Amino acid sequence: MGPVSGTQKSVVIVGGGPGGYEAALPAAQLGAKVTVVEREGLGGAAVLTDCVPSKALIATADFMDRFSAAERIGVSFDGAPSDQGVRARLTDVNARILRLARAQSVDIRDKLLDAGVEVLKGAGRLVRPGVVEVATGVDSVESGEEPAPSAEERRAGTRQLDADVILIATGARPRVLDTAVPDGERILTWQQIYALPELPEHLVVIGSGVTGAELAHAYLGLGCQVTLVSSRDRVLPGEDQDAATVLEEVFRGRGMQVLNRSRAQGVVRAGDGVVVTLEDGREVKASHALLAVGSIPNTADMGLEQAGVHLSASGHIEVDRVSRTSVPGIYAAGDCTGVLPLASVAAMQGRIAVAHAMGDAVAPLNLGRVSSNIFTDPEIATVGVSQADVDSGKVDARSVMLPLTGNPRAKMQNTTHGFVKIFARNGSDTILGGVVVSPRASELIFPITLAVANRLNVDQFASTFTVYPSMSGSIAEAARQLHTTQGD
Ligand SMILES: Cc1cc2nc3c(=O)[nH]c(=O)nc-3n(C[C@H](O)[C@H](O)[C@H](O)COP(=O)(O)OP(=O)(O)OC[C@H]3O[C@@H](n4cnc5c(N)ncnc54)[C@H](O)[C@@H]3O)c2cc1C
Ligand SMILES: NC(=O)c1ccc[n+]([C@@H]2O[C@H](COP(=O)([O-])OP(=O)(O)OC[C@H]3O[C@@H](n4cnc5c(N)ncnc54)[C@H](O)[C@@H]3O)[C@@H](O)[C@H]2O)c1
Repeated sequence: MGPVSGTQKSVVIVGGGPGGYEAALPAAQLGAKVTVVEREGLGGAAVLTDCVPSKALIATADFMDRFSAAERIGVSFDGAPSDQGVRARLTDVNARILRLARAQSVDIRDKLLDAGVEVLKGAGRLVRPGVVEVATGVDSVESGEEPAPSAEERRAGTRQLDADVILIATGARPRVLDTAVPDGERILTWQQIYALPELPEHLVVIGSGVTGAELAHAYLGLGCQVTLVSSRDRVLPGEDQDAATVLEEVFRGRGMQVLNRSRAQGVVRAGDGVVVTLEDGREVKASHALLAVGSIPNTADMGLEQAGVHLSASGHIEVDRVSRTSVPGIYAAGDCTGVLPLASVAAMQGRIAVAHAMGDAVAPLNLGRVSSNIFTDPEIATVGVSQADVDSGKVDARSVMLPLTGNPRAKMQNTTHGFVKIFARNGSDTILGGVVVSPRASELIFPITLAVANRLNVDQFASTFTVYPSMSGSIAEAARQLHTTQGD
């Protein structure tokens, strides 16, 4: 990269996850001198420990599920594998997952380097607005350093970077309980599970949010006995309750023990296993426990408050819809903001920050168009307004929910659980959101997302051809049922 010209802006991004690396590319494209400071590896927790590895683990579990489903559609195996039982070799499974995550991290690094972005390994903190200090250690710079670190900086193992624009995208880390300290062997966070040498015999998953539900599903599919400790009436408390009910029914049907209205008070090691104590005094004995009780933003000891950046009571960085913090020139994106902890939202916030800072055209973040998916079986995909928004009167809309049991393709594929739900605004009939509970719901949600983003009404949606037989036929059918005749 050439020297910074009088008009070339310098952008320093702290954190190389989706909130950071996805912002670096457009910043470079818009002509900025860009440095990404990352202490672990590019791709962030999303690629190295959270999103990517968990989805790869689930893909393995889903693959195994298909063997057990084979009997039900008239398929049996001569000899292996059913005679011997289908079995996951966890060390191989984990090795593949870690390889895959590392390769993706390297791809991202190469893409950034190709775009002329400087990648600096180290931990960044704000010295003051406009200056970031990086604790680098040795051999930290992966691409041409300009200017080269001073002799003093080399000695101190730090570098100071001047920046016209700073983007903080430092993500979050697993919350742990003082009474359940992870040891990486039997009491685990979701970031430690890929080092397990063998499949837990009995895994207690504590917390039934999205992380807990997905990993409970994964280990059940891999062949473990699983107990899910859920603090609320139902699993997935923050999600569509019809969808959560379906998932809990499926979990129980497959042999998972779901303990509702149960909070874990603590976990201790006991011999070759663990004992999980619930707040009401019950005890669950198991071989392993996995904590999935939420996240903590990585915002402490970074000089943020001293620089005037406002944090919320939970430690998240407060941002507006164009990712501005309370200090001009300092932006924030992703899980450290707590806006909506999804990789897709982190990336969008980062891109918006850069567009705003560089004076490019920018559309503020619109959470009403975010689609997301829970990678269980069935998957649960949602977009736009929720049933809770409608029930509370926040949004004047109506909905239709169609079970998939009537769908011909679903019958052929032996899909026994699931539904499609669509929300339409009363009066205009505009599609405002939807829920799909089915295999591959993550793919099926896209037409509804397109409708929400482009404000299509139910008639435009319903009159669009779908393939026969197809799952998407049910989505169009739900829209047809939302049709209103004049005078309705
Ligand atoms: C188990 C699990 C599964 C998930 N699955 C999905 C999914 O399927 N789809 C989805 O959209 N979302 C998923 N998410 C959420 C998604 O992972 C996060 O929303 C996403 O990682 C946020 O990206 P980020 O860039 O804000 O932070 P991160 O990905 O956490 O990256 C932040 C980076 O900043 C670095 N960093 C922190 N402090 C410093 C510092 N001082 N200096 C330098 N570097 C620093 C960290 O090392 C890290 O690499 C999942 C989350 C979990 C926990
Ligand atoms: N597929 C995906 O896109 C995906 C996957 C995982 C996470 N995420 C993102 O991360 C966000 C956070 O999800 P999460 O599940 O990690 O955290 P969460 O905060 O949503 O869920 C944690 C759950 O643990 C419960 N809990 C807390 N303490 C407990 C205790 N002592 N005993 C029993 N239960 C306890 C909480 O009540 C809560 O329901 C999601 O909303 C989503 O945005 C996305």
